[in-house]
Amino acid sequence: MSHILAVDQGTTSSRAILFGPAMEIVAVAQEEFPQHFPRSGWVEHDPADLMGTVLSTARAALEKAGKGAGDLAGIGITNQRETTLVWDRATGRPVHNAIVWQDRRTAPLCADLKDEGFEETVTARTGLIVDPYFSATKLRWILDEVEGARARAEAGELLFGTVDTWLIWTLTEGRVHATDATNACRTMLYDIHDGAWSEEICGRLGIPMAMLPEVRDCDAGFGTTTLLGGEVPILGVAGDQQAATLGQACFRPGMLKSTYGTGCFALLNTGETAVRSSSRLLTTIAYQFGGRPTYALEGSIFVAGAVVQWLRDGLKAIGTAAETQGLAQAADPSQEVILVPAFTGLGAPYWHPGSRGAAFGLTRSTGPAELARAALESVGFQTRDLLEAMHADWTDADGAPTLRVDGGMVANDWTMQFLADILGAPVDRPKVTETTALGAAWLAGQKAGVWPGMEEFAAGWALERTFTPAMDEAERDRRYAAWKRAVAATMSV
Ligand SMILES: Nc1ncnc2c1ncn2[C@@H]1O[C@H](COP(=O)(O)OP(=O)(O)O)[C@@H](O)[C@H]1O
Ligand SMILES: O=P(O)(O)OC[C@H](O)CO
Repeated sequence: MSHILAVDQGTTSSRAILFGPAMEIVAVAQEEFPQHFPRSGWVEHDPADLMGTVLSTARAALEKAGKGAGDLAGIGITNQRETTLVWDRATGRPVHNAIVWQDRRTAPLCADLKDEGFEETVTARTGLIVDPYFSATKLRWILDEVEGARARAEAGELLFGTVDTWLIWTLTEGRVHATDATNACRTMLYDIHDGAWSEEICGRLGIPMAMLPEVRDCDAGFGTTTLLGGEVPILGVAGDQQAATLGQACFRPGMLKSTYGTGCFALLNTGETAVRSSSRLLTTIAYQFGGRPTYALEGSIFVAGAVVQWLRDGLKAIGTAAETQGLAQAADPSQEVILVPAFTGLGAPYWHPGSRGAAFGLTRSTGPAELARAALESVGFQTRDLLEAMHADWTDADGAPTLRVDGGMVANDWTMQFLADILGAPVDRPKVTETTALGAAWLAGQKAGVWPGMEEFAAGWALERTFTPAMDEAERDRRYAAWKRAVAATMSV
């Protein structure tokens, strides 16, 4: 009973990672699942795919390592956040596909809420801004659009959950309807100061509160599952960006991580203070133990690695994501192509759902290499946007915090060097870049008593490489100013 299984249910794939007693990775299994785009701007997942791939990858990871349920001290769950599900309490049957965080269908409702001045209430209570990104308007859409859903919800027959809640419900075979504070705080329905669902926001949006799950600490215990061949407790839950914050051991106020997967999400630990942003960042819960939340400022960018996927699958300009590195190195230095990947609007700090992608500076000789370089650079520029906003909101006595990075894209050295260059600050890449899974595993492992507590775990964080800025300041400022002009142009079209 010395192993921990981390389940990472992400936007494009589910991963199961088995950790051994020394917190080492023993086995990994990963499975992609279909993305459904029923209309422009709509993104859905089949709830059965989410659960199915979680179970098959969990079983595959155990099998690869020659282990079984009896070897597990516990399970930690981490997940894509905000994605919204509604299902029947009695049968467990979803009433609609999961509406994914990237989905923009509720933009008109969000515009109405803003027009009537409701955003101030939302920000004051939830720390968020009004945007289709969050769960609340997606849930409202399901209640409005699925036949009979509102009446069934009001009769107490339907349950709402983010992906963690759906997985917990299914893994415990309907015994536990719960979420953790880090997932609850992304719904736009949860008061992050009171630690309770907001009656006022639920009232305005017509959400029956009986649908909402119980909110627990990240390591509260979430029931047991027998679906892996024996009884195993679910001991830890956190949204994926918060789990990465834990995995990066960003436990002290002022510590900062940024994760580069499909999107990019930077979280700055602000300790017990819920800092209200003056620059359109989100105030969110980084983690919660013993009923006490630790807060963070978050910058959310919708397209990071997804721009590389677009080069590969959309443009067919590259065969693999890793090819972008060689292409960027070989790109013509005299061409300055800027790509603003606002494919699904712009997230923080602009929050402009109407923007769409644009390329600037194209010439007849612009080819895949220059586009690949511009794509990778867009990730650096967008991170600088976030960090500028964070510096405006948070002044640290120790100066600017060092950025700890993780996620699939940080394998790209060229991108990490450009990131350091354009930030004008060092970028630290840890030895373990599977930090999201590590964070979820740590929640479960420390709860089970087989992994160390916060301080010892933090002391074990190991650096693989620091990328140090090499670009001169005038060049950095010139390049960043050009980026800002390009972003402004996408917002004015
Ligand atoms: N070597 C690389 N260079 C650039 N981008 C990469 C590289 N390897 C992976 N990526 C990008 O990183 C993303 C995958 O990261 P991952 O952390 O697995 O994402 P997610 O959890 O969001 O599915 C993909 O969008 C992919 O295009
Ligand atoms: O699944 P990821 O890694 O793209 O993360 C998605 C985020 O949680 C969305 O807020």
